[in-house]
Amino acid sequence: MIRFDHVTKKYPGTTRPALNAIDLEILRGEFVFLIGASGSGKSSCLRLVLKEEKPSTGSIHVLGQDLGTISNRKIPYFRRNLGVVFQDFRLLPNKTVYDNVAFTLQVIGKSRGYIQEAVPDTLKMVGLDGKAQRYPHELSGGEQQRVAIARAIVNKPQVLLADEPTGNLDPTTSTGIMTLLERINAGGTTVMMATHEAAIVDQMQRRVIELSAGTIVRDERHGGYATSAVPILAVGPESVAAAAPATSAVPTSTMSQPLYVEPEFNDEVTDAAAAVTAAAQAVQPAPAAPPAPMTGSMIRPLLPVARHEVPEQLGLAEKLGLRGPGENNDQSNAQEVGPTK
Ligand SMILES: Nc1ncnc2c1ncn2[C@@H]1O[C@H](COP(=O)(O)OP(=O)(O)OP(=O)(O)O)[C@@H](O)[C@H]1O
Repeated sequence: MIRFDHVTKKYPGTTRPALNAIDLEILRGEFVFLIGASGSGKSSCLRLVLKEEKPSTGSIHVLGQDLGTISNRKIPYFRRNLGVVFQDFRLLPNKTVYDNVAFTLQVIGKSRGYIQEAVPDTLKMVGLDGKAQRYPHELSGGEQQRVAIARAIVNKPQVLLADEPTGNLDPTTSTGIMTLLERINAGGTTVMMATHEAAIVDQMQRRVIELSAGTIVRDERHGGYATSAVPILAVGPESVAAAAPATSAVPTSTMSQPLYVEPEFNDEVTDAAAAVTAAAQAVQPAPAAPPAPMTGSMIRPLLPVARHEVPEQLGLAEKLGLRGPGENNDQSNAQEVGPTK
């Protein structure tokens, strides 16, 4: 699903690589936390998966595609399989909740009828069905993040990338957001989330990949938030394969039950809750992922290296994978907004 082979990322003008010879494999259906100190390389990892940055050396495969071989013209099509959520929400301030979510589908040319069905379904799933006509500044931080999540999942992505999605939220609101992400994952979507929040990682007990100064120092199947005292664990692909639920991404139309419940209703983030949600959604089991080679090691042979050019500057629609670089650029939609509270 996502594979890094000996990936090094060095930004122009820096002396030390942001990521140094990273080997990593994430299977379909996994929920993975990326943790580590500020500057350890978490966001760089996510940007590489999104092909917003290119590796200096090494190769990256996402959804079976070698990112090094995807042309700039094809990047928006590739990104349609990925949903992205950021710490600062990045909603369009002059658009309603409905229009923020519909925007994703409009840009990729979905029909009006499809949009009119998919947007309310998705808003219901994230617990915002009564707020479709509000503007971002009329919402709480948690509600704004749920709009951002609705926008990220309305196109039924196979992978959801979240860069510190709870970083601007209080603990209770964060719990609600994590419940929502957990339930999206229970529907088969692979989730990769960078976070600094120890309590969330400790509570969820999911796969934890810890970075330190651009290298992986821990990859644990059911981990908590680590300290540097935690020993390095080389997780073999066979154990990761066993952890991955054999599910496929669930079409929005079949997941119209609310995935979000206000946390004050004692909605705990638990595996049991996710299992119940998955059952309620009647997830169709997909064939299990083929077993990975039983090497038991995170280290792979060094592949031929390729030098990539500096990436182009992209607007919001382009970063979200909705539009090609420079394609049909509507400036009225280009503005982004952070938290309004
Ligand atoms: N565009 C850039 N140009 C130059 N250096 C960069 C760029 N982006 C990131 N870096 C550097 O790469 C390293 C890793 O940064 P990255 O943002 O991936 O870390 P992070 O773990 O996500 O940090 P944080 O938790 O603070 O968000 C840092 O040293 C950072 O200064």
